Amino acid sequence: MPAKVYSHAQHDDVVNAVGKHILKIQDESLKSSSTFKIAVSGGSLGKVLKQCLIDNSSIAPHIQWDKWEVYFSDERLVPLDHPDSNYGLFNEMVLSNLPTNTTKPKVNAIDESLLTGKDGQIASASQSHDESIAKRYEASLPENAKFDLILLGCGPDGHTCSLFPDHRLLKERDELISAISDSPKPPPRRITFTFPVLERASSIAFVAEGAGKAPIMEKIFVDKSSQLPSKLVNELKTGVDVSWFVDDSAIEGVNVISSKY
Ligand SMILES: O=C1O[C@H](COP(=O)(O)O)[C@@H](O)[C@H](O)[C@H]1O
Repeated sequence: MPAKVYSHAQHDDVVNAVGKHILKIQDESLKSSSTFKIAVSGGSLGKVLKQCLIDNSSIAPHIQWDKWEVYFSDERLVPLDHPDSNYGLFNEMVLSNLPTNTTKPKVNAIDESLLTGKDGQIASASQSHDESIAKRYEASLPENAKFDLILLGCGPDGHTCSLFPDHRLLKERDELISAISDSPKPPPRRITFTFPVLERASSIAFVAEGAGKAPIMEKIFVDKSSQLPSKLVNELKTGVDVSWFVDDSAIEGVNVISSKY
């Protein structure tokens, strides 16, 4: 199933399209399950989530927060209130802005008690310690590690989750969550979904905006030889529905077929 690309000129229209897509998958998922299992990423996605899930008056009232189970596609190994934390970003952008009478979603963050420091990276931690944090997170995943929707970003180097170009974790098959201590993008120590989790998802949606993303979009959608992590997601053979939500500038000059959502 080839990845679909939805492009809009304006940021607000991208946000609206992302919101409609989340809502559609939420409603479909809740027909056959009592919970909606979603994983979110960090980076630029945080602001988009606030704009579509909190600020957008045609989407927000239809989000069934009490039925959401939220996970993180990757997490930086910092305290949850640290500016680098992906949980912290989601909390700041979404959770802290939920109306007071809303039943909060179940949010699965890393076990903060396993972090030893309170300010930034933890100097004394080792690879085996980080692996135990990854294992603990793996144990919290939904049954069969199956998500209804995984929302991803795509870095300017083509990374997604904390799966970086040419990194050994691209070939990880045994672990569902892996620890990485040499992330080329700071902070270096993180945990991340691996491809076996991405392969099991019902649907995956990327959000990528801005002219700065155009060179990497060319490599992902046009360069047949590229093995970039985000391209590998597009090529999953397990029937995952993969969509990209982009603005026109992110695909300007890129030979890719897009439509409006
Ligand atoms: O480090 C990370 O970067 C990616 C991409 O971020 P973006 O700001 O370029 O959208 C993000 O998806 C990931 O969760 C984060 O840890």
